[in-house]
Amino acid sequence: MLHMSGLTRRGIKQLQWSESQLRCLSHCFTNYEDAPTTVFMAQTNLITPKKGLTTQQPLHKGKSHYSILCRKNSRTECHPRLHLRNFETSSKFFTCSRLFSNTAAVSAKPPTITKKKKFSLNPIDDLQPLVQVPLLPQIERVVDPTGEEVQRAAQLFRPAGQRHKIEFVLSAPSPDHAPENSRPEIAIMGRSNVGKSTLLQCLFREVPNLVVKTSKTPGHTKMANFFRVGSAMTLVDMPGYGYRQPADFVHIVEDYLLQRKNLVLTVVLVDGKLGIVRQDWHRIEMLEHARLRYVLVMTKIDKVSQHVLLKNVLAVRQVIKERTKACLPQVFLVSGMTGDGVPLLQYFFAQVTDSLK
Ligand SMILES: Nc1nc2c(ncn2[C@@H]2O[C@H](COP(=O)(O)OP(=O)(O)OP(=O)(O)O)[C@@H](O)[C@H]2O)c(=O)[nH]1
Ligand SMILES: [Mg+2]
Repeated sequence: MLHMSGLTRRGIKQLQWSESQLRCLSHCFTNYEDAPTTVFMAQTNLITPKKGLTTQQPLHKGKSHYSILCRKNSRTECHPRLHLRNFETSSKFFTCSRLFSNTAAVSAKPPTITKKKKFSLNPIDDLQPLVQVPLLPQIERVVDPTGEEVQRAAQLFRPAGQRHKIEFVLSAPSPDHAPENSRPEIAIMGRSNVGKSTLLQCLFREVPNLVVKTSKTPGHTKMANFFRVGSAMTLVDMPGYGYRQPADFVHIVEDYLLQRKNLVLTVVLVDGKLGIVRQDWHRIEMLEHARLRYVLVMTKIDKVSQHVLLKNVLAVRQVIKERTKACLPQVFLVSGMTGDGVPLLQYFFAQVTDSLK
């Protein structure tokens, strides 16, 4: 039994076959009774097991390229890009691959585990080599700190005894229950499940015993949760809009945004994989209408390919340019999971609340 563990992501691309090759290969697999694997042939750009075809199924006409994946029977999940290392196949597969002179597809070498690249201080800079036009021209680079400034801002998100407390204040079911305070406030809003609470969790990752509750289930946060960052600022984790939004969302969130005197910024979190969606538009229009200062932050960037992210960044930039007035011209990219882009956001929050001494 040979392992396909030598396959890299590049290898997947090499495992593409034209339809005529595949028909022939399919025939080989049909007679392949002792196979310990399930064979999937999936369209190159739709490679998921659900959409995959088994050898018994007819191939789609008119689709010119397919990828061939072998999956162990016991595995229930199979995303080729993620799980390819776990696949096994027999030498017969290799015979097939040689038959179609695609030998480069399978390497007998052990896998070279490429460590996931860390994003730069501003993750948008990592997308720049993909395009020739400047993605963030100097004029739109409103937030462009030095390393030392970023360090100073990060300091704000570390508690320092009684002098600088970072803590949960309260959950407000309506704007009337919001805490009285004169600190500048930043509200974080976005679709349910987009990652608002996770982003806050990440911003406060150096605060022991501070829990920001997150969930895989959309609509988890039901009230506006206030977190105090010393005397510098208050951050507010809002309930999400869209799927399973609270019935009184407009009252909890929109009325709060419209009434709150010490609100200095609203962060609209957008999924990096989807870009701005219909539900986001309603909120953007509301913020524009009320002329409230806001910024668009794209999250979950660890989950999306660079090309999709680039496409969505370009679209968001165009929206900011052509359809907004109250939005900051600079778009931010973050991952609440890996923390990429978060130090830059910390700096921005410190700057906008005038907390950098
Ligand atoms: N990979 C990845 N997953 C994320 C990221 N941010 C959030 N998630 C996941 O997305 C899910 C939802 O995250 P939450 O932070 O609870 O989302 P929310 O916007 O607060 O959702 P509601 O409170 O329901 O409106 C969780 O399973 C998180 O682990 C991210 O940057 N990267
Ligand atoms: Mg939440």
